[in-house]
This record gives sequence, C-alpha cells and structure tokens, in this order.
Amino acid sequence: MASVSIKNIVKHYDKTPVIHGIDLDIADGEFMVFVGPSGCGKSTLLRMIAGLETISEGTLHIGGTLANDIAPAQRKLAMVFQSYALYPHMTVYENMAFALKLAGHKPAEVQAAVERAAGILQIAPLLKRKPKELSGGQRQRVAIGRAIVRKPEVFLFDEPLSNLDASLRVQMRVEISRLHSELKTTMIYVTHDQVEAMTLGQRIVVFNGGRIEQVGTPHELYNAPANLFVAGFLGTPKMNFIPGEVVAVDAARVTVRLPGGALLGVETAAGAQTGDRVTLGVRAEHLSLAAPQHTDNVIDVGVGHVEYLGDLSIVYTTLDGMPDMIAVKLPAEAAPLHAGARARLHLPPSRCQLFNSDGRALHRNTVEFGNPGGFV
Ligand SMILES: Nc1ncnc2c1ncn2[C@@H]1O[C@H](COP(=O)(O)OP(=O)(O)OP(=O)(O)O)[C@@H](O)[C@H]1O
Repeated sequence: MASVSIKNIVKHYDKTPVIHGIDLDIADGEFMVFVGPSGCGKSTLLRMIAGLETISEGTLHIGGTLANDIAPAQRKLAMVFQSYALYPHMTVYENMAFALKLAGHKPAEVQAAVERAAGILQIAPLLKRKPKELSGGQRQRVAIGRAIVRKPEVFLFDEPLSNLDASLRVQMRVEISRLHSELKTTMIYVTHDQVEAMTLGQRIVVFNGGRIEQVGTPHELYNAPANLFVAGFLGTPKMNFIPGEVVAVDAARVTVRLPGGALLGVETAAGAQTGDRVTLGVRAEHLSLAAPQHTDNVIDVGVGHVEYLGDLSIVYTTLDGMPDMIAVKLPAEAAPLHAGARARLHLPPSRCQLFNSDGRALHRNTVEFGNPGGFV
C-alpha cells in the first residue's frame, strides 16, 4: 500500500494546458474518487499517476518516492480500464496469470495468487473460459482479478463500470467497495457518475476545467459545497438555485429577498452584507409543503409538472420572476398536486445555503451538518 502525493502538477498537450497546477494528497489505504464533467482532466491525471502520460510540470510521489520518471511497470500500480483490455486468445486463468508469469514467479505462486483472486471475485468456475464466453460484468471481474494478483500498492480505476447496464453497475459498485474493505489498498477511481462517486469514495475530488473545485468526504461535498459548481454537480435533482438580495444581517441569520418579494431567513451563512446579490441554494428534499399556519420562510409557487416515482414524487414548481423551476421531493402520498395548482413551500433556514456573486459559498463555520465522521 502507498500514499500518492501530487504537487503543482501541470499537463499541456503541445501548448494547450489541460491540467492547471493541481495539489492533492491521497492517504495510504484511502479510496479516492475523481469526478467531473467530460473533458475536465480526471483521466489525464489518472494516466499521469499510472505513467501512461508524461507530467509537464510538478511532482508525483508514490509511497514517498519521486515517481515522475519511473516506468509504468515499476510504479507498483495496477490499472483497470473501461474496456477491460483482456487478451482474447487467453483463458481467464491465463489472463490473470500473465503478468505474474512474465515477472518470473514460480508456477505454484502464480496458481495460488490466481485462485485467491478468483475466490475474492467469485469467478473460480470461469477460469477455463475465454473472454468472449463471458458477460460484461464477468469480464470486468476478470480485469479486476488481473489487477489483484499483482498485489499492487495502488489500484487505478478508469470508469470501470461504464460499459455495464444499470443493475450490474450497482452490483459491481458494492463489490468494489467490499474489495477495498478486504484489501485495504489505496484506490483511485475515475468516474463521471456522481452516484458512483458518492457511494464509493471515502473522499471525492471534484474537477472542472483542469482544476480542483473541492476535495472532501461525500458528506462534506453534499452538505457544504464550496461553490455553485460543486453544489450543482452532486445531487439529483440538482440543487435549486434562487437569485436574491441580502436585506438584513444579524448574528443568527441573513435575510434574503427572493423574486416575487418573499423574505427568507438563512442560518448557515456568514460574510454577507446588506445589498449583496446572492444565490440561495436549497435541495429538493429539504423543501416541504408549508402548513397553513406557517408564514415564515414560505414562498408561493405554481405547480408545473409532477414526476411520480412510486415512493416519492418530484414536483417542479415556478416562482414568479424566476425562469428556472424549483424541484421539490415529496412523499408520493403527500403530494396530491397537479399541474396548474398553487402551493406554499417551506424553506428551512438551517438547510438553505448562500453563494456570493462569484459563486463561492458563504458558510458559517459553526454550522454543523452532523458529519458522521469521514475518512480524514
Ligand atoms: N492526447 C491528447 N492530445 C490533446 N488533447 C488531449 C489528449 N488527451 C486528452 N486531451 C484533452 O485534455 C482534456 C482532458 O481530457 P480527459 O480525457 O482527461 O478528460 P476527462 O475528464 O477524463 O473526460 P471524459 O470523462 O470525457 O473521459 C480534454 O480537453 C481533452 O480533449
């Protein structure tokens, strides 16, 4: 096992920069996920760690050793690709044994390592088959098995589940998590799927345009996003963003005027000044229908349309003076709402967040979201 430390890493292709000076420390044994939209540079950074891309500037240390110029095969890493990259003419056993044989291990050692990995991944009955005789999920297990037998110090995963259907992805997600608990090896996992990022990562790095937007536990990123990009990237439906103006600030709360004139109290923000233009962010699951006697932190909305999802409904509502819809998650039975109806929504002061005109979160440090305890 090994830590990975990245200092001021830059990547350019010809003269075009795609990674703009990244600092990141990944602890020994940590499960770190890189997530971000297409083209943000997450695969390029992973490939630089693997040694498949050169590092234009900056330093990479693996297990405390400077690794910039170490050949990929000497970095003690194993990479699992989206495309599986299995040898088609070899059996599952031969695919898994290949690297060990090449490294000169004795046949008995090779056999023990392959059987151990096949046992962990529950593919022992498949060892005599060729890749073309396997399902996508089985092929990906073999690709992971091939990585395990090498006992790497760091596993690198590049979108390994993207070619699988939705239910298999869920199953493999659970297996990769289990694998990490069992092996306790450092894992770096690239995905553009925010659910994979949230469910697998002990910490997540959110990338955008070749830069890091935020690093944190899934809980920190979801509940205390550093900026509008992270707030909007994680969560389905996306966090609601409502433009507003600060009209009063006191020790306990910031009062914001929203489109249509409603006044909202926000308890989580600090650093706002009266007159500031801000964006108020609130997640769909934190909104509720206001009881008739409630008058504080309530907005009047029109119902646009209702998505019935069985256990809950997502109600898309409109606020006068605002083009974007406000999404509300409600228990299905509690939402006898139909398009064209009016509704009153309650926005809890402890769940609303403010972002300044640069998109940066105005967090009050003392606000606790009840972090159950992250990795660091
Ligand atoms: N060999 C290359 N030559 C020139 N530009 C490249 C090369 N490889 C990647 N890029 C560019 O670098 C940027 C980052 O690419 P990268 O593949 O790391 O993104 P990504 O976040 O992994 O995206 P995706 O999820 O689509 O794979 C992109 O703008 C891409 O076009």
